[in-house]
Amino acid sequence: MGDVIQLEKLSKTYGSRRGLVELDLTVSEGEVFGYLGPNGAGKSTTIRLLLDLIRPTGGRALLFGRDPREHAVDLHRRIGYLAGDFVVDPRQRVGECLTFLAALRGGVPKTRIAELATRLDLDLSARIKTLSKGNRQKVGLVQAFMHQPDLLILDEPTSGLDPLVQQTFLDLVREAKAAGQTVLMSSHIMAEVEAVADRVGIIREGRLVALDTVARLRDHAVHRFEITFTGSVDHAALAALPGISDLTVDGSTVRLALATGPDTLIQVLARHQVASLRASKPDLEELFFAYYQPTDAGSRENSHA
Ligand SMILES: Nc1ncnc2c1ncn2[C@@H]1O[C@H](COP(=O)(O)OP(=O)(O)OP(=O)(O)O)[C@@H](O)[C@H]1O
Repeated sequence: MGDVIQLEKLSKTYGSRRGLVELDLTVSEGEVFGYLGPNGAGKSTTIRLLLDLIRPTGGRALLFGRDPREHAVDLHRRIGYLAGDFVVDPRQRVGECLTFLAALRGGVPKTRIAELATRLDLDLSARIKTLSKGNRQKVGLVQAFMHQPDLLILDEPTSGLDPLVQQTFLDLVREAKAAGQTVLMSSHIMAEVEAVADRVGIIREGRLVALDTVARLRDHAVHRFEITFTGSVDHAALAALPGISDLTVDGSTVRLALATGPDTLIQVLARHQVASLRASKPDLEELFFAYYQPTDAGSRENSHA
């Protein structure tokens, strides 16, 4: 399968401010890619560069192997885009607005718009200016998904949505993937990215600091265990486990965290009498918080800003 998105040393500075620093990234056809990072990391900058809404100061971005500037009209037809700050004419009714946008995308069956609106619980007859933030976001989602584009670029798509609608959104992404569409979505929420993404990239201070499949990231995430022993415990053997942290002993119960997966722990436990063992789901949030910590360079940069 080909690459739908190719970023090569893509860079953007805003005056003296860092936006994006030499980003190399590819997203393949049919892939759901989760793009995570703290506020100001460079997620929206990447997306705007991809859509040629802003111009790079270095490197290049290709969509479907083509330059987004030269082929803007053709490419935009193949893309569904939800901006982080999605804005439309507030005087229009939702249905009118979506019909207008559908015409710009070469026409969309009315039933498709109605189906998406029903699933997202969006009133097509309401005036946009009367909508809450969450309901406006639903308009943004419908216009991005309605023409079943080859590529969906979604900048914080669940911002303002209640948990039920967030689930509907995740279903839409799964359906898009099943139909062979490619999705790039930025988010602050690990759980939603984990639920649908094949791969995750984490950006911090304009640089990609992690890029892997969700499955492999999970292998490297912290695993927490609670073990209750019936006999004596070799505490030294537990304390010597590679990647161990947060070891606590409470009578015959030991709690610990491992950054390496359970294998070495199981080998030690095999030499003990174990009454019970509880393992919690690997916590990706914890892993991500570690990536989110600003570096010294970042702190310096921020203090200059
Ligand atoms: N128009 C602009 N002028 C100056 N600096 C900008 C501009 N747009 C973005 N920046 C800076 O570029 C950096 C990256 O911003 P960007 O909006 O891409 O981050 P983000 O990851 O999308 O953040 P958020 O999660 O808060 O939306 C930030 O330091 C930001 O202040």
